[in-house]
Amino acid sequence: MPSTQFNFKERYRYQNGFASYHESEAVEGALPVGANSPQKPPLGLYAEKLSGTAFTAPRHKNQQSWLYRILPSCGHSNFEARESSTFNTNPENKPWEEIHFIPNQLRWDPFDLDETVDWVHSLHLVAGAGDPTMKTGVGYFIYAAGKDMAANEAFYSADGDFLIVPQHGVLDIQTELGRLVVRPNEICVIPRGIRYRVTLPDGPVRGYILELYEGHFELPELGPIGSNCLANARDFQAPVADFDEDTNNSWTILAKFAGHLYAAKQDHTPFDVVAWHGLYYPYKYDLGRFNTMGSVSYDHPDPSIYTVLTCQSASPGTAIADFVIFPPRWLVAEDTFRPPWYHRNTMSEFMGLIHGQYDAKTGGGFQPAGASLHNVMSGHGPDASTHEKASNAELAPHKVGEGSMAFMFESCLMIGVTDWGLKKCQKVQEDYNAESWEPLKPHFKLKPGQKIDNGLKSIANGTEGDKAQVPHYT
Ligand SMILES: O=C(O)Cc1cc(O)ccc1O
Ligand SMILES: [Fe+2]
Repeated sequence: MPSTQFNFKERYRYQNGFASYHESEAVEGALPVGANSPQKPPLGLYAEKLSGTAFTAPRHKNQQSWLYRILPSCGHSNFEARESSTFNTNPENKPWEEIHFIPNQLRWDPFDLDETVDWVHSLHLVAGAGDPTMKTGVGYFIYAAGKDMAANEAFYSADGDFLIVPQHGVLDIQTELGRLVVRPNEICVIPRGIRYRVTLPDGPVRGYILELYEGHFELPELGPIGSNCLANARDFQAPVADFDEDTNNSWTILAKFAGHLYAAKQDHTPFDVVAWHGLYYPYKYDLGRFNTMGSVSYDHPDPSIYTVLTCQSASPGTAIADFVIFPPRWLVAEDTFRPPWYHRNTMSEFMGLIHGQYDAKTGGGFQPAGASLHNVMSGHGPDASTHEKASNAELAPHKVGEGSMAFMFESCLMIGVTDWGLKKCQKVQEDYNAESWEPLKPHFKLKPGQKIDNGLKSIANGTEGDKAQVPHYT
């Protein structure tokens, strides 16, 4: 069921479809017909191409849009460094060198709201991998803001695509290609380079961001599931063209470039795109529309069945980043330990909670607005109390996650934690491991008369089988 609990009146129109070729004009006739850059575009507009992939990227990967605007985006002063302690993508020199790679399981208490800063200055890099200058890897951010961006300010990231996961409050996002309202239980993606301004119509906001330094998100393959289910393409919404005609006021363009903040001035609004067409645009999606699959017989399936969006690496089936959700769902599996199994994963798992309670962690320490990180090959699974309950539960059909939404950023990359994430935020739970798994008791018990038959013992006893393995070259 689509989310209804956030009763904010939606003001904007959208066009539906994932990876669809969209076109939109705020004034009829603003799009040229049958050409992209005629000698004189309609209505005296400038044509500007926005490339989200290399010109020569294969057709099925290629993402570009044509913008028809009052002035092109290049007319501005030089960019100058504009960093401060409130812009934290870990700005000391190279952010990606300040990252600590550690095997500990980590969990964070809820991150604080901060009413003193706007969107741009609310960005805190918690963890990540790779390097935006090499267009490799990911950055995981927490945002917490209480102020609108200044009236004549716009922001863009040259480093990657932002997948924004609101946990609290409403984001009103004016982008070059149109407007989006995004509420908790919805997500949006703002691709690299697109300029936008965030205002907060409903007070303070907080949430999570995955910045993808390489590639773009796509819908996961459905394999034997068939042609529908999980996130359906028609439920993704792109904005319609929406422009201002302001060529007199001073504007500041803020750029996140290699993890640093820069500012340039211009005397015209960046939100002057009267019409656009293409495949490169921001979009939103309501997580309440996810069509969840699950086991209707026995055993707990891999969480890949809950993937909303993925960005694949060159290795088949292996993601730079998967965005996975744990929506309310029925568990009906028979003779099954129903929560996630204990496991170690070659993929890293960063989790957050939008609201409610995550069914694998009922012990209380994983809270909305908090987070956890189970890195490459770091063991994890249900906490002791969840194990106890699930091993003894009556296996009637049972709905989990009612009113709840947990999510996971899963990556093939080893994830490092920033100084801010490890220390300065002061949210790391020192006793996460001790509280969750150390209370687990061994239940191992032989049945009466059962013998232990370890492999090494039989070799020592020199059994027939053992003799047969003596090499023949002696
Ligand atoms: O660790 C976690 O809580 C995430 C997770 C959920 C699941 O259902 C199976 C595997 C997995 O990693
Ligand atoms: Fe896991």
